[in-house]
Amino acid sequence: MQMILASQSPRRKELLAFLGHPFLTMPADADESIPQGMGPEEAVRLLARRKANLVAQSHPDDLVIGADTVVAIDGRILGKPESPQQAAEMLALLSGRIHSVYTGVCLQKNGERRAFSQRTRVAFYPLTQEEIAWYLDTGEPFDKAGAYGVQGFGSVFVKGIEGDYFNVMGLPIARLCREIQAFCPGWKLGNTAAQA
Ligand SMILES: Cc1cn([C@H]2C[C@H](O)[C@@H](COP(=O)(O)OP(=O)(O)OP(=O)(O)O)O2)c(=O)[nH]c1=O
Repeated sequence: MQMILASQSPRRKELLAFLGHPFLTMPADADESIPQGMGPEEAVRLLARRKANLVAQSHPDDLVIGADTVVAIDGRILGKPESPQQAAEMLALLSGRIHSVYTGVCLQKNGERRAFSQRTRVAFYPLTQEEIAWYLDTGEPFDKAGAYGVQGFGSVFVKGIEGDYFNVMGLPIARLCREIQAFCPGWKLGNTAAQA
């Protein structure tokens, strides 16, 4: 059994490597639209499932891992910004307030699946227009949910975090490790030979 990360995100690849276990990565170009009225927890699980499903179709016997991350505030779900204007609006919405970051993960193997979502709360300092303009110029907001990266220049906006930092980056690695152990009996951390 191989482990396959159904993702093209360099951050997810970096985090999954912390399991010390070999894996392949395959992009899953899934539909990322969210049905109207769906809450963030359900939405990230659904999108993670779509990604895992796409790769599992051609790798049914392998352990496929799909994930999705969104930011939620005021009952709104923020994905990746589609324009600089949208990124500036998202950052203005997050300024001086607390929001939630949800990452959903779906594990799939032999036609069975296990999905979960994890929430982390993030507090932002108030941001000036000048800071927002500077941040847009870094180019960092555009491939990230909520238009910021906690692990990059966006770190200077973050007042505090409650929950798993790595969940904000896109993969709750400690929880994922435990979920894989529950889903694949015999699976162990590290590069062990005998995998279920
Ligand atoms: C909030 C936040 C998000 N992000 C990233 C995590 C995700 O990669 C991205 C949200 O987009 P996703 O659609 O979850 O993932 P992706 O398109 O980057 O990768 P793939 O679908 O191939 O797995 O935002 C950060 O890197 N740092 C942060 O602080």
